[in-house]
Amino acid sequence: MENVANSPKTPSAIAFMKMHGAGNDFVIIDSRGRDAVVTAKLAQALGDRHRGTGFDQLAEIRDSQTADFALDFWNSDGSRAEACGNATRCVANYMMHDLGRDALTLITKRGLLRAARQTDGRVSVNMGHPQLDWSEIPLSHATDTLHLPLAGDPTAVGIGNPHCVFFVADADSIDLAALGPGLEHHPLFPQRTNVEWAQLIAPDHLRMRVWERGAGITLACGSGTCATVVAAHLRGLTGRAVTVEADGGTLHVDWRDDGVWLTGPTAHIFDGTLTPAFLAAL
Ligand SMILES: N[C@H](CCC[C@H](N)C(=O)O)C(=O)O
Repeated sequence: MENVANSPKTPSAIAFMKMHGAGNDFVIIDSRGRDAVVTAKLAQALGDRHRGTGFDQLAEIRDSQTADFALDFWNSDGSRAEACGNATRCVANYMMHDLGRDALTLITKRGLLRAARQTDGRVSVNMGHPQLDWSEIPLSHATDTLHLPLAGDPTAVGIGNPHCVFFVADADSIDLAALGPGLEHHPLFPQRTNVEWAQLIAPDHLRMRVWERGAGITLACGSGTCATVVAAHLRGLTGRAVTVEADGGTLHVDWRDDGVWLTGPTAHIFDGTLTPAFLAAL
């Protein structure tokens, strides 16, 4: 694996930003105008909440030929993620300020995404069309994704990344730490999965809690919120526009003809610099 500290092109100190969206927290590294600096090793070391900065996801901003910018995501265990709705919203807000715009496009592994700032300051991103076929999510074999062959009758939905959504009577009583790891690593999900537990409050209102692949318990998950509303609508529980109460805040999803729009708050908390000593120890 590439060693960041030994790469001649890598800066000896790396600037970063700390942001969160509904308590889903991120470290952002802006690598526009230079080579990428993030490796799995850096993500893992920095993701340590005691010896690094801690984060749910690390995102690296890259130059793009086809969109305003590109975005790559890592989980705190060092694994890559194809999509991250809340980090996308946070970075989009930063980039809209940077570029003096109120709408832009970006490229992720998910594809070309559009983001926009609302008049109330919340930031929206179109996360694209959901993946509902077992091979796209992906699952290990052909099966009905609306009713997975698992206890609790969950639904699988892809938002670029895999999600397994349970509908429960009381989301607050779910022991995330006890149930999350077994489901994340269940053989039905060859690329592991994010797991959501949703409770119906009204046809336009859900309570949702999450166990994220590669990050564990988080206070919110944007792609998970999108997957939950898609699953809830397909199962006849809600409409297509739903407010979702996560542990860390409120998000809104609107599944429109042009894709699943995710809207919510963003916050830029502080900026810092990774020291040469931290980078050399990787
Ligand atoms: N927090 C993110 C999801 C990260 C996804 C990641 N845990 C994975 O798919 O491995 C979000 O707002 O969508």
